[in-house]
Amino acid sequence: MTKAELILDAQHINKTYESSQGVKQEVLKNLSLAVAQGEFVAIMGPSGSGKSTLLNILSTLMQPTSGQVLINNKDILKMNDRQIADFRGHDMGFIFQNYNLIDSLTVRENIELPLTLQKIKPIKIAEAVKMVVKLLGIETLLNKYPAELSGGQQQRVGVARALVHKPSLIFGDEPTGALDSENAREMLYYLRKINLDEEISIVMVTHDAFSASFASRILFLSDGEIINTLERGSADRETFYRNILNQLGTFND
Ligand SMILES: Nc1ncnc2c1ncn2[C@@H]1O[C@H](COP(=O)(O)OP(=O)(O)OP(=O)(O)O)[C@@H](O)[C@H]1O
Repeated sequence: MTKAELILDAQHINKTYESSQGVKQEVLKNLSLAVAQGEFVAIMGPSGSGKSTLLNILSTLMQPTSGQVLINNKDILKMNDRQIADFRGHDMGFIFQNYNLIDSLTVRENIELPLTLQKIKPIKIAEAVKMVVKLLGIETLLNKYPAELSGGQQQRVGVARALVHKPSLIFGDEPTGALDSENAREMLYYLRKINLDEEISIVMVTHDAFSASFASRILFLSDGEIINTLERGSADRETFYRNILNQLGTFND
């Protein structure tokens, strides 16, 4: 993999939290990882292993104690607040477990948000929204408010908002965590589809082997370190799922 093909390149990431009593906890330990353009990477690991901390650092939401993070060859830790905001608005999409929709805005306004923040022309915004809501089958929900939607519908709106500005990289933290199994499956097929069709790279944290089986590579985190990786290769999803379960089984031995 050459540097140019990497969408994300994190080197020697350390993160230490310090409590108000001054007690230090080293949560990420000299961790390095690279994601190629068009990859779908899942980060797995037990509770407390540092998954969310890692994702927050990779996605500019948190600063590491030390280390370097390049996205599209740009050093995100050297950007000022305005550059970071601009970068998030153009290059990144975020899908969270709790959707993070704004209750006082309609579905349309929620989806438009990344584009209105960029001061894009209304006609262009309308076109982009039309495309993404069609893709997700939520055309009829545009004038509703989040509170009027089911969990699955809210999740789809969250995904529409993550995609509307055509980011090159999507971050998901347990993106299907609050969904029932049918909606979760649908969402994962959808993420896989945009990953393959649109070549959008995805980095997703999950504790769930089924969700991880939609990725092309799994990183296993334990105590702030990557202890193993698993590549899908040419395996189908079902085979990959069994491989992941086998791998998880060896950790519990
Ligand atoms: N803001 C914070 N301040 C202090 N400690 C924190 C903070 N965020 C996380 N931690 C601690 O860091 C460790 C790793 O937390 P993190 O949320 O990254 O793990 P995780 O693997 O995502 O866990 P889970 O699967 O339970 O969400 C935990 O011990 C947690 O208590």
